[in-house]
Amino acid sequence: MSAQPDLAVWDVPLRTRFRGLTRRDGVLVRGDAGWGEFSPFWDYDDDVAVRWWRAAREAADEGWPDPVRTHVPVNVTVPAVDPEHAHRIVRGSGGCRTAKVKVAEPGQPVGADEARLEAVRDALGADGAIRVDANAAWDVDTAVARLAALDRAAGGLEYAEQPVPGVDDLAALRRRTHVPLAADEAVRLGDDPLAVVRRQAADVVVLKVQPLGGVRACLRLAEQVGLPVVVSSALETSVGLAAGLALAAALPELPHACGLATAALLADDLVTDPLLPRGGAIEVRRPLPSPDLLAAAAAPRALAERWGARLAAVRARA
Ligand SMILES: O=C(O)CCC(=O)c1ccccc1C(=O)O
Ligand SMILES: [Mg+2]
Repeated sequence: MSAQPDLAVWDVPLRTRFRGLTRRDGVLVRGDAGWGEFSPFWDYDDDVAVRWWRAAREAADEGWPDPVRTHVPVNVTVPAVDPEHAHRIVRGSGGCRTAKVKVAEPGQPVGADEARLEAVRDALGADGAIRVDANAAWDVDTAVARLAALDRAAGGLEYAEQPVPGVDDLAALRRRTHVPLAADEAVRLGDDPLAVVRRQAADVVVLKVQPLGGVRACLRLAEQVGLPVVVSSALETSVGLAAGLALAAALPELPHACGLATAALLADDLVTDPLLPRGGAIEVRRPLPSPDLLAAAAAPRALAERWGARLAAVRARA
């Protein structure tokens, strides 16, 4: 008989505000294959969260396909912070040679993005790759102008992730900019992830394990997509990141760095040996949650009850 429960609700602070959040919370579930993470953002409804639940159950009940590589090159993720802070984050990234920089943050002056990108280029050196993520903030005309300016400020962009919303806008923008485009929200939030391919709306597709329903679902999608894939996190703890790492490790081809270095954005984690990069890559492994850290991160009662209710509603739909 194990004294450890098979479910743990956790709540950890972020180091820096990200996507409007200052904390990250969710549930760990344990099954025969190990621990899985269920951490849909609170603005997603129960129907959407079903896919996140499938990913957690896959981790807990089945585990993941065998890896074809031992390390996954990753990008440092730079939130919409001031230039000095951005510089520090890149320098302290564990050797990442690619940086993904958040841009178009609501409320920030336009020049803030240019200043952040100049600082990131300075910290990274001439041979590093810089990509930006605007989280669908612009319309097509604005994106044409902003990408030209940001490409200049960065000394060249590897690509721009979801600069405009939806597939139609991506397809229109792609014909008006030389900056390569990556589809994120258009893949994980739309009801037809392959529309991006049919419409030739992107050069790269971002896949996230929880929003897309698991490692195997993402592997099938990657095969159908036939475009270069970047595996990215949903800002999970190292328990959830291990699923992204398993996907990145199982993909036959991995031409770009993956967005899996986000444990660095959490002030606390649930494992003693977090999935952080060294030499710009994360070792493919599956760390175990620590009972002490789970206890330290245990959600306050009201939050734990909210997760209990959400879990019941999502399981009823699964
Ligand atoms: O891709 C990365 O570098 C980190 C992951 C990331 O940016 C992200 C994390 C949580 C929610 C949304 C996003 C996003 O890509 O927009
Ligand atoms: Mg994105």
